[in-house]
Order: sequence, then structure tokens, then C-alpha cells
Amino acid sequence: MKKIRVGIFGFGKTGKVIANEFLNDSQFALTWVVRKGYADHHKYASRLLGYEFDAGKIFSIEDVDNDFFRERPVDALVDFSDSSGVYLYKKAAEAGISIVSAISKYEQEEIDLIKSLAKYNRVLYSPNITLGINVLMVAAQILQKIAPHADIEIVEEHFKGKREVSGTAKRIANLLGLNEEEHLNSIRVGGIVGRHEIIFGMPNQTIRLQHESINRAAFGQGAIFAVKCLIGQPPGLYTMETIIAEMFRQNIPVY
Ligand SMILES: NC(=O)C1=CN([C@@H]2O[C@H](COP(=O)(O)OP(=O)(O)OC[C@H]3O[C@@H](n4cnc5c(N)ncnc54)[C@H](O)[C@@H]3O)[C@@H](O)[C@H]2O)C=CC1
Ligand SMILES: O=C(O)C1=N[C@H](C(=O)O)C[C@H](O)C1
Repeated sequence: MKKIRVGIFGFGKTGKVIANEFLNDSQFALTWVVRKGYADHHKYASRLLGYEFDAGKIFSIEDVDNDFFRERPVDALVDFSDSSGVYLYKKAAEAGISIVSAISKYEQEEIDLIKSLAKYNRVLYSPNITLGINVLMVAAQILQKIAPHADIEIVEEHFKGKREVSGTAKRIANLLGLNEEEHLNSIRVGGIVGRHEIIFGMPNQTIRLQHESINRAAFGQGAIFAVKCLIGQPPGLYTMETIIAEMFRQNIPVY
């Protein structure tokens, strides 16, 4: 069977784990990895991660010229770099590559750019690509319909070095029609990979929905799911929570 070819932007804390998940999945061929700077230039991500075969040749962002994507074709680009990667999506989309963006914080201009590309290619944008959190987002919307008068607060916890407010928490606030300034609570301690909780408070009961990513491999498994979902789909803007909501409607198991 023909393998699904993938290129990754970013080889930091998460990008390395994502690369490892794709290398471990026999349905995929990790073709290249693009990172900032020239560290490990032209080495293979597979070798750096301890495998004894060559896959995922490492390029610098400076190598990505007009011909990069046509000369190194992939089926999907998976982005775990930073928001600047978005400015290279147009070249990738023009080369027929599906885009999975996992960047947690974008400015409005960058979101508009992503939306404009979705007119002629498949683009999935998800600030939290784990299956679990997207199941939680669907459940939260159902719960809000069941208990529309509940007080709702969102709590997000991440590792100490994470500067921005969780993009996931903002997406949850948006889905539930909550003001981010008033209902979003952030905690930064130690090495927490990512935990989100939605608290529904009622006079005599509290309902808590919570999800915790205990290993960054959860993001890799989500990225694999996302890439597979885009295969054969028409151009458009996709999100994990709408894909999962549709599976729920059609009674298709998510896991
Ligand atoms: N959607 C999701 O489920 C998740 C999203 N993220 C997001 O992924 C991003 C990366 O997270 P971490 O790996 O923890 O950060 P990190 O800082 O450890 O790694 C980012 C890497 O990307 C590189 N980079 C920066 N700009 C680049 C560019 N234009 N092209 C290629 N590489 C570039 C950096 O040099 C660095 O090595 C963040 O926005 C983070 O919030 C992280 C985990 C889950
Ligand atoms: O920066 C991270 O690491 C993560 N960011 C996400 C966010 O901002 O919501 C998602 C995940 O929990 C990890």
C-alpha cells in the first residue's frame, strides 16, 4: 500500500515527539522536517530519534524557497513550529499539500490567511489536536444545552514556560459563548503537558469535564488522525471538534 507522505514544521519539544509517532506508524513516510536555524542540517530526524534508517531529512526554514514543496512532495504538512510558519502555507497549498496546523496562538491576520487558503485546499486548524480534548468540546456543548443556566468556568494548566493563554481554552470559551477575560483561568507550574477543565456549577451540583495530556505522544496520535481524515476530502477549513461531532452523529467510534 502507498504510504502517506508527511512533512513536519518544528522540531522542538512537541515536534520531536510528533516525528516519532509518524516514524512508528507503518502507514506513513516521514519525508522531511523543517526547523528554524541550521542545527542538524541535512541529518535525518529518524537517526536523531534513535532509529536505524533514514527518514525525515532536516531542512532549515531558509531552505524553503518557491520550489521546496514541488521538489519534495508530501501529502500533508503538519505544523508544530510557531505562528510564523503560516506564511509558508500558501506555497505548500499551491503544491497540492493538505495542511494541519497545530499552532496554539495566531493573530487575526494569520487566521484570515488560513481561511483564505481553505478556499482551494484542505486545511485543518486545531489548537489542541488530541482526540480527548475534542471529545470534551463536543460533550461540553451538549452539557451546556442540558444545563443552560449553569455557571461555567474554564481552567487550563500548562508547564511553567508556556507564555500564551491556552488556545484550547480560548476555543472552548468561544464554542460556549463565554467571555475569555471573565471565565478563563490559567495556571503555569512545573512540567504539566496540558490539562483543561470545564466546571459547570449549579445550586446543588457541580459537573466537571476534564482532559489531561499526560504525554506529548497524544498530540502525535491526534495529528495522525487529522491527516487521515483529510485524505480524499474536498478543499475547506476543517476542525477536529467538527470531525468528531460528525462521527458522534453518525455513531462512528472515535478511538
Ligand atoms: N495543537 C496542539 O495540540 C498542540 C500545539 N502545540 C503548539 O505547537 C507549537 C510548538 O510547541 P513546542 O514544540 O512545545 O515549542 P518549542 O518552542 O519547543 O518548539 C518549537 C520549534 O519550532 C521551531 N520554529 C519556530 N519557527 C519556525 C518556523 N517558522 N519553521 C520551522 N520551525 C520553526 C523552533 O525553533 C522550535 O524548535 C506551539 O505553538 C504550541 O503551543 C503544542 C502542543 C500541542
Ligand atoms: O503549548 C503547548 O504545549 C500546548 N498548547 C495548547 C494550547 O495552547 O491550548 C494545547 C496543549 O495543551 C499543549
